[in-house]
Amino acid sequence: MEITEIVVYKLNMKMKYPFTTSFGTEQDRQFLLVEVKNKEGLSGWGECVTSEKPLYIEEFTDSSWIMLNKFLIPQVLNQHIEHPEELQSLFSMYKRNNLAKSAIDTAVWDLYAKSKGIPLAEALGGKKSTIEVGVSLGIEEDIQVLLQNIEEKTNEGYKRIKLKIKPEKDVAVIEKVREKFPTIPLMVDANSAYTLADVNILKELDQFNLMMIEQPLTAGDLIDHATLQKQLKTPICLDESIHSYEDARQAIELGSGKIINIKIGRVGGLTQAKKIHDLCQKESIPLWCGGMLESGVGRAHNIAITTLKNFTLPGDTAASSRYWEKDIIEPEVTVDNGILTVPTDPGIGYEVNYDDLMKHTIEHKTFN
Ligand SMILES: O=C(O)CCC(=O)C1=CC=C[C@@H](O)[C@@H]1C(=O)O
Ligand SMILES: [Mg+2]
Repeated sequence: MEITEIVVYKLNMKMKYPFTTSFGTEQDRQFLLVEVKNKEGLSGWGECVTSEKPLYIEEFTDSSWIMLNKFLIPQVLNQHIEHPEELQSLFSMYKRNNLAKSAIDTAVWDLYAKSKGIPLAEALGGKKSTIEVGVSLGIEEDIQVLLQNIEEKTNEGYKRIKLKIKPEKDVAVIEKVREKFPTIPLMVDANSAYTLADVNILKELDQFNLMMIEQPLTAGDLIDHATLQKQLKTPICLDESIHSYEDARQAIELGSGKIINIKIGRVGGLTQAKKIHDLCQKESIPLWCGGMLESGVGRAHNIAITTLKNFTLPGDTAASSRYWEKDIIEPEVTVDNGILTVPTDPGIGYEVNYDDLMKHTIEHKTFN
């Protein structure tokens, strides 16, 4: 593959509903798309799943724009690349900036699969033709609104409900949820809002038969999570602590958690995601694919990676309509009773609608 042109698009897309976590509320998604083109006129697409502010992770949309423009794009433009795995060595001298790296990595994987005429899932080694999907619900001021949201999503058939928690919006909230929904598959995500000083609160969550508690402690931490896991019955799932294969290896060795949420962006792309998948499969650590409130492009990559065998738990890859009035891909991602059918067209299997893309694009830059 010879990459002859790269276009970076900066988009602003308003979600249908605000989404509140322990670190803030988001409704206007500002993120980047990367389009890589080859001589034959094929386009591969990737999403840089940043936000306007560095609240979830240290990267943000403008920092990734610079990273891509100044450092990453020059490494791949007009290069001959046989296989997307070659990007690992092209990018390795630059530290972290995984969301920016992932935007190109995923676009090159899409282009690679399209140039071979096969679905991306197949190029990655995935075998599933359908995947199970859960949904992530934000913190609500009014418990009645939260209960209604859960009821709606449960009726739609989503295979598990994830609730965001933060100090003072935790035990009492989950108690009310369990009163009304005693048996639904339920988990919580704290987005790093607690410390070991809160161990008693976190232990109280053990009574609710939760599938897991996601990232209770500081982003990047492995040691305190290992201490906490020893005191909890509920499995800990790591999100903001896993940025690489090495993080995953150390987390498993330390016993920092029993489950890992893989986000393609956070680990720097599909090649790394696959490597972590293989390690976790060997070590019997179940996985699921986390979401970053993606547009259809990022969602399509999440679907493809979830077809790998050890993604055994429902992921956050909900339908386009959960987030957007109208997505930028065709067809939109649909979920039927919690089941998503993996597309079979080459590459990501969805077409980007240029008119819709340009409606949300506030800036774009072409490199050739
Ligand atoms: O539906 C989705 O895309 C998942 C949303 C979600 O839970 C998250 C999105 C972005 C940052 C975090 O708040 C977060 C998460 O921690 O998993
Ligand atoms: Mg999370």
